[in-house]
Amino acid sequence: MELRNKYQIPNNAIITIAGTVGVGKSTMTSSLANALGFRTSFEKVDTNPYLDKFYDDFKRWSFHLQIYFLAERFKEQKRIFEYGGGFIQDRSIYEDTGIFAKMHYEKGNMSKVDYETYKNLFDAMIMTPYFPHPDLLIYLEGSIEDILERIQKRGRPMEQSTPVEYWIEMHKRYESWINSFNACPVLRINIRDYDLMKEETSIEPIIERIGYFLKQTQLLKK
Ligand SMILES: Nc1ncnc2c1ncn2[C@@H]1O[C@H](COP(=O)(O)OP(=O)(O)O)[C@@H](O)[C@H]1O
Ligand SMILES: Nc1ncnc2c1ncn2[C@H]1C[C@H](O)[C@@H](COP(=O)(O)O)O1
Repeated sequence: MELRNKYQIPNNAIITIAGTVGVGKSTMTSSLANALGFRTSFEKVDTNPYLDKFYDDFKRWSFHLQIYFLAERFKEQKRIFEYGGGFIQDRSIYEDTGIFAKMHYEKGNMSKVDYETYKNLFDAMIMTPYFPHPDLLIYLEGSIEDILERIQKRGRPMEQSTPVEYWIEMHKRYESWINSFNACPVLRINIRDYDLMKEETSIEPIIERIGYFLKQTQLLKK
């Protein structure tokens, strides 16, 4: 709260944290929300009824999983909207469509008709009032070596048994996706530049950058 005032972060801001699996989104979401006195919107992994099955058989479960994630994100968007902002969101909806659904369609794990159905549903959802663009998307980036190490250390069994090529492909797709992303302002942060696990105080310089960045984007809007 104190840091929010110090760096003049609006109390209704919506900040979303993006980046590939294992890069540190959840850790960043918790630290930022804690430091700013914001609410969190997390992806629920443990209660996802499709995720294990999906990692076992992409072809069989890709469509089901995407629909499930879309429904979950929609509920979260609605919650964020009803509270009037003041949220840190762990992963953006843009990544579901721009990274995961696209990748699985292009890899042949989702049929064309399923992919079209998914996209139609997504387009219909974002036309509702519940989808204001975030004020800021923080993109966490790091080397594939560091990310693979984090995935391994975290040790979710379904991710351990997934071939390393999957994570390498996703990492590449993230890099090109963020380079053309323009739905909202983007602040890129390299994971080598902070360490929230060892040094809780490393959140302050990040909040300072967010404050500065939000001010610049507000000025540009005027
Ligand atoms: N700064 C850091 N240094 C080392 N490990 C980290 C750091 N931040 C997160 N981790 C670890 O990396 C793993 C992935 O982080 P997580 O926040 O769950 O990523 P994501 O939500 O992007 O999948 C976790 O085991 C977490 O404890
Ligand atoms: N839209 C998605 N499609 C497939 N898999 C997804 C999607 N969103 C998240 N996931 C997976 C990736 C990870 O195994 C877990 C949680 O993601 P994380 O980046 O660790 O928060 O869900």
